[in-house]
Parts: sequence; C-alpha cells; structure tokens
Amino acid sequence: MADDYLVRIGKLIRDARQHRGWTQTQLAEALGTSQSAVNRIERGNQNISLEMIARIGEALDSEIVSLGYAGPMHLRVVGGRRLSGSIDVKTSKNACVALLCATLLNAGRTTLRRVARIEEVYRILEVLGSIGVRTRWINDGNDLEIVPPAQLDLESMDLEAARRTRSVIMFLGPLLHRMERFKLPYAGGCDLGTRTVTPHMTALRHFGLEITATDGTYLAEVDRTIAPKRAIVLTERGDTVTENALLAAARHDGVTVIRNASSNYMVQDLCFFLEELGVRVDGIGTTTLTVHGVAKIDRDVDFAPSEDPVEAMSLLAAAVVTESELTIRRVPVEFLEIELAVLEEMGLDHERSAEYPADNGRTRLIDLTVRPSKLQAPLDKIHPMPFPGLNIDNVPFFAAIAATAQGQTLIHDWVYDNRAIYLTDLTRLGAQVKLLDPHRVLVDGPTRWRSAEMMCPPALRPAVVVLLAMMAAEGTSVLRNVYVINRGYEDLAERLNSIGAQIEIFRDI
Ligand SMILES: CC(=O)N[C@H]1[C@@H](OP(=O)(O)OP(=O)(O)OC[C@H]2O[C@@H](n3ccc(=O)[nH]c3=O)[C@H](O)[C@@H]2O)O[C@H](CO)[C@@H](O)[C@@H]1O
Ligand SMILES: C=C(OP(=O)(O)O)C(=O)O
Repeated sequence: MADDYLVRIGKLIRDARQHRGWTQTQLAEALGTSQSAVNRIERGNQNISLEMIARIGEALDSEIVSLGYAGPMHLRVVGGRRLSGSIDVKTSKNACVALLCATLLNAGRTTLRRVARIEEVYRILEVLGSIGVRTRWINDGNDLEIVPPAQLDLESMDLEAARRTRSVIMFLGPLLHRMERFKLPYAGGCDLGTRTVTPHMTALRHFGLEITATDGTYLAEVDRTIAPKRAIVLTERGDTVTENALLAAARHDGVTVIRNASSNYMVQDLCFFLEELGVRVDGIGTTTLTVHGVAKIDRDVDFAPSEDPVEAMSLLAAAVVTESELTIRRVPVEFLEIELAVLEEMGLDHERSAEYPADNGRTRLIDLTVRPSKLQAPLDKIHPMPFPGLNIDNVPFFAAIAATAQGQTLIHDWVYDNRAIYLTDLTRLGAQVKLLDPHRVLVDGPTRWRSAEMMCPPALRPAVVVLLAMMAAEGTSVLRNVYVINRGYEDLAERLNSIGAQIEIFRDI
C-alpha cells in the first residue's frame, strides 16, 4: 500500500517536472541532490519526507500534494520597481494553436520548435490527445512532437478542454477532409462578448461543409460533391477564419483562391508551415491567397513558429509604465511597425537593432531597447485595424501607456463588445479612464499609480494591462485568478522577475 503511494507521488513529481520542461538533472540541481535520487523518487523506489515533497513543489512551482482543492493561481506584486536588462519574446499563442490544428492535415510526424508553454496550447494538446493524436514535449520540453493516428476518435474528445478555447474551431478545416460527419463543441475563449462563427461557416460551405448548431455542439456534415468553383470571399478579414479556409484548401485537390484574407502574423506562420507540408501558397502577406492544395499529406516536418508581436508589445508596455530601460529581444518588427510609429509620435525614446530572421527563416526580427521617456498623448485616437493596421490585441496596452502620458487619449476598440470596458479596471489602480460607450474609453494622464487587490478581468490582454499597472504602483497589489493570463503568456511572473519585477505566485489551498 505504502509502495503504491510512493509510485503515485513519484508519477506526480515526474509529471510536474516534465510540465516545467526540466530534466531530472535540473530538478536534482535545484534540490541539491543527485539525478539518481530524483530517478528513484519518480519511480517510487525511495521513501520521501513531507519536507522533501514541499521542496520539490516549490522548485517546480507546482503543488505536488494539495489539501483538498488546489485553488486558482494568484499574483502578489510588489510594485514601483524599475526593470532592467533584456528579455526574449516567446513564440505566439495564436500561431501555435493554429499550427497544432494544422497538424491534423498531416499523416506524418510534425515537430514544432520552441512552442509556447501556455494554457491555450495545453488545452489544444488535451483535445488532440483525447482524440488519439500522440503529442510529447521533447528536447528538455522546448519542442513538441505530434503524430496523428490513422483514425481519429472524435467520440472521446475532451469536451471540457475544447470548450475552454475558441481555437478548437480550427479543427473544422482539417477534419472536413478526414470524416463526413462529426461534432465539435461550441468555441469558448476570453469573455469578449459575442464573437461570430458565421464567417467560418460561410467560407467552409465552399468545401461542402454544413453546420447545424444543437445544444452546445456543432454538427458538421460534409458533401464531398461540393468543391470551390470560384474565389472564396471572406465576409470579414478575421485571422482564424482565414486559417480555417487555408486548412480546408490545403487538402483540396486543386487551386483555391481566398480573398479578403487576413495577412496577420499567425496566418503567415500557418502559410509557411503549409509550404513545409508541400502546399504552395501564393500571396503570403497580402489579402489574396492562392492555395495549391494536395489531396494527401504524409511528411515528417519540422517547423519553428515565430515570435509573438503581442508579447513584444506587452513587454514594451511593461518598460514604459515602469519607466525602465529594457531591451526586448526577438521582436517581430513587421507586426509592430504601426505601434512603434505611434509611440514614436508620443515621444518614446527607443533604439532598434539591425533586422535578423526568425527561425522560420521568413519573419523579420529586431532587438528593441526602450528608454524612460516623457510621453505626450497622441493627437488622434488609437484604433485597431486588420494587419497591417495597429494590432487589435495590442490596443489594450495603449490604455496603460496613455495613462502614463501627458494629456488625453481616446481609445476606440470597435472590434470587441467588452474589451474596452475592462480597461476601466485601471481606475482601481489610480488611472483616469472614462468609459464613453462600450467601445471607447478616454484616458487622462499622467497617472500616480496606487496598489490594489483585484480579480483578474476575464480577458487576456486587459488582465496583463492590470498586472503592468500593478508593477508600476508603489506598494503591494494582488491580482486574483490569473488563468486568463496563463492562457497566452509562458511563465510571465518568473520572466518579469528575471528583469527586476517582484511578483510572487500563490494559490488557495
Ligand atoms: C487564436 C487567434 O488567432 N485569436 C485571434 C483571432 O481571433 P478570431 O479570428 O477568432 O477573431 P474573431 O473572428 O472573433 O474576430 C474578432 C472580432 O472582430 C470582428 N472582426 C474581425 C475582422 C474583421 O475584418 N471585421 C470584424 O468585424 C469579428 O466579428 C469579431 O467580433 O483574431 C482576433 C482579431 O485579430 C484576435 O484578437 C485573436 O487574438
Ligand atoms: C482575444 C485573444 O485571443 P483568443 O482568440 O484566444 O480569445 C487574444 O489573444 O487577445
């Protein structure tokens, strides 16, 4: 019986270590013991004290044994500290989730390099695993290997995981080639108000896909006699709808033209990946994509998704609100050009390195050094547009930046029903943010930030904006329930600590 417990605890430790991406040797070093001792513990061959379990939990930032329900993660932020040094931008959530869905097109093995270890990726991995796709972290947890089975088992889909992410909608494009009738749960994700899926249905109808929405699920049926006869015109220039159309076109044996396509960063990464799979895509970076599909794809491929422009913007905003000098490395500059132009107008003192290519060989990167600056509010409103406009997901960061600038800034988020509303949470931290209507806020700066204890807004970017303001505010703030941040940022607290922040992770027991 005792042995059985040791084996179970050993497995928990091994899982927590792998989740962290550590080798046994790395864990041994953190504990001041030997790799062979860690190996014995993980195999259940070693008596282990409660104190040792607690130390392992601390080292891995994972509660190995919890008393009852291990509650949500919270952050305690000691603010008012300057950041310094340099930090690398990780690969993007939005490309990684699209690429994971795209692996369903390929009968061969896909290796994805430096995939962001974030909750959104974990949810898609859980869904893939539940339907029979073999996925495993390799190379010390940096890279992911994905091998689909000959037959997918959709009946066993982990519905709870699927409902927590909107990205699962990108299963539609690949699945319509693998089965004629299937079910998918309704797409979830951030609480940003109504987000339509109609454009996806309109686009995929060209490939014979019809969708009926029943209680909580989409029932998809494919009529194989239908194939695109003319160009597919997307009804809106959305990122995931463009990706879904690309995924469907990739295995359509013929040429598909997609018009009003998004040319945003995640779409470009997906196009580069499709090319690795042997699917030619003309017009990458433009709004007309011509896809030369192939009926069968069976290739072992290796691909490195590019860096996340929204994480780059987040780190840049962290430097601005904390009045720090910080170098942000591996910034995909093409997808941050408008943001930088606006910030330059506002008076941001910054320096850019020469450009160098990302590991995908295509995306242009720079290292960006940001210095403390006296910012002025921009003359015109801040508003997003599909790429190459100011990125929709970067708009919330301008609220925090505007709060540090002298004067009034109007922020107009026409895209999402709720996102601008969450920006008023900044008032709890001392900012003057007035909601004019559900899409527009007026920010008056500069701000004398003050600490506060708050719940995380239920949307990724506004949640990070609140965290950044807490880092600027003197004193100790608490941000509760940060799952939504972990959806899109890998180890954000630890990484910010590495450049001088003081953020402690804690949980309810
Ligand atoms: C996994 C992923 O990649 N998520 C991104 C993707 O979500 P996703 O592609 O799912 O975005 P949606 O399709 O929900 O579009 C966001 C909102 O913008 C509206 N809309 C969009 C385009 C357009 O030309 N006109 C228009 O009105 C939609 O109706 C919707 O209300 O794109 C969003 C917009 O860039 C980003 O915020 C998300 O981070
Ligand atoms: C809105 C976002 O993402 P999602 O589409 O995953 O909800 C985001 O990344 O800010």
